[in-house]
Amino acid sequence: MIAISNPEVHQLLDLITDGIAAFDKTGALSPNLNDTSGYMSSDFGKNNEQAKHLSAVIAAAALQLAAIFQPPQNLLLNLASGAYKTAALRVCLEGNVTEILREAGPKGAHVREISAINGLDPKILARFLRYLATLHIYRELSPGVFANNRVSAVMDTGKDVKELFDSTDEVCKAAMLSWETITDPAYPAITPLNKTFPTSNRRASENHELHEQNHEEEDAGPPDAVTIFDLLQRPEEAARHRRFAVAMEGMSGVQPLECLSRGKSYSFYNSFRPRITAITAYEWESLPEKAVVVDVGGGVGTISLELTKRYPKLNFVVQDLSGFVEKGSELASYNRLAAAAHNFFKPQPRKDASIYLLRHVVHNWSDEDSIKILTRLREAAREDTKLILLEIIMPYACRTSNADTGASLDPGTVIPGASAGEAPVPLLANFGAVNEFAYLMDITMFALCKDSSERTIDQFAVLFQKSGWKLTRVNRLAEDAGMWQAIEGVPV
Ligand SMILES: C[S@@+](CC[C@H](N)C(=O)[O-])C[C@H]1O[C@@H](n2cnc3c(N)ncnc32)[C@H](O)[C@@H]1O
Repeated sequence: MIAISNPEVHQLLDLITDGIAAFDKTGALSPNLNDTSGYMSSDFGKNNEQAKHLSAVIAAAALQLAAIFQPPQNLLLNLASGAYKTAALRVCLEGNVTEILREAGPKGAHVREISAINGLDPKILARFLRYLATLHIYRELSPGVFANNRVSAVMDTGKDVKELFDSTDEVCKAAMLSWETITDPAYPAITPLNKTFPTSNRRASENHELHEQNHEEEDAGPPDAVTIFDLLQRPEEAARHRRFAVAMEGMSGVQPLECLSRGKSYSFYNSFRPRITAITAYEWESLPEKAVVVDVGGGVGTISLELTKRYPKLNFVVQDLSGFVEKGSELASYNRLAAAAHNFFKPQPRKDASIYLLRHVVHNWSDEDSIKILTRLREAAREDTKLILLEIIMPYACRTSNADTGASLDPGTVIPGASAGEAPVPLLANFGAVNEFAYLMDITMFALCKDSSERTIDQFAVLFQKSGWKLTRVNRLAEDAGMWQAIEGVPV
């Protein structure tokens, strides 16, 4: 009997074959797993829109093929064992394996040599390394001899992402208690984070005091429902606090810079590939000299630092809780960059802002709290002030016929840039696991912050409307449904 093959398999195969042929014609460097020259070796993704689109299609098709051909029980088992992957990564990170292998160079190092440096048991280290090599993180060159590859090189401490991975500590521990949290009668007043770092050994009044730093109202939540920011402010959590701040900086390594600025400062890209500059957050050069950009909840000022270097005629103010602002010591060396302690639930003191910029801020908060934060900004805004949120816009896993355009409040309106490009059939509309990052971040928000989430464009439109702003456009990073987009609004 001749088996009739699934037509979807051939469509996927065509997407891969045609995609690779087209990719080769883009002039982009073909990615190579054995290349350890740096975690941004996926430069094709940053600088060449077409190559980036094709690589997403190829990867999504390959992952979908794997999902078709793998026995479903294996696929499920691999998924269910995600914690082991995290554990193996952490062992290698804490054991500085990537750095040791960097020193060893392309010939690699035997696990005994690695263990002689980091003091770990070579037998268990070899098992973790082999597991990761099987997932294309590190390579086993000959029995027991390992070398870095393009993926393991990302963990090099020379890059901020090392701290980024480190911060999975509290997120992963918390996420493991998702089930216990959602079945707890106290849910949704508590988060997995609260279960992981119990507050019962603290006096309730002490907890409440911490909570009050973030909230004005007495009834903002039970004392136990501390947020990650309350936790980080505790003196005994100073190490976590420092790590979190560096992790936020590391996010800039992950987030392509094109998200930040439009136009002429990218002279290299502009001269060769003018279309790239459509990928932007705002036309910063259109602002008048000395215009004020307030970076609300700006952490250690990562974004403002980048912007101030490119746009020295603008004034930047980084606002955050006092513990954070103090950590941004580099801020002091720039004349037009000021740091100020400010609780964004309190009235906004800067009423002279051209732009209120909030990167990865509202995703930490419930709708109710986000509306409070944005309302404080609306109260202080001038008529011409713009609000820019840099946030993930959650894609659906299904096709939406471009319905999710932010028009739910005002049928017939289409917000420019609101709709993400969908992947070609038969791929999942959201490019499947290629955009897994968005969903990881969403679950991270669930684990760490009470009632918070990443949001769809329609949910953003509602937040804007309820706080006196109108969502006017999205400066979208083309094809990149899983990354942060610039969501812009004006006062109404
Ligand atoms: C996810 S971090 C983002 C930091 C920064 N915007 C960035 O992108 O690097 C959220 C920030 O909100 C700050 N934050 C939390 N509660 C705050 C409050 N009530 N007032 C001001 N900032 C606050 C935190 O300290 C933290 O720096």
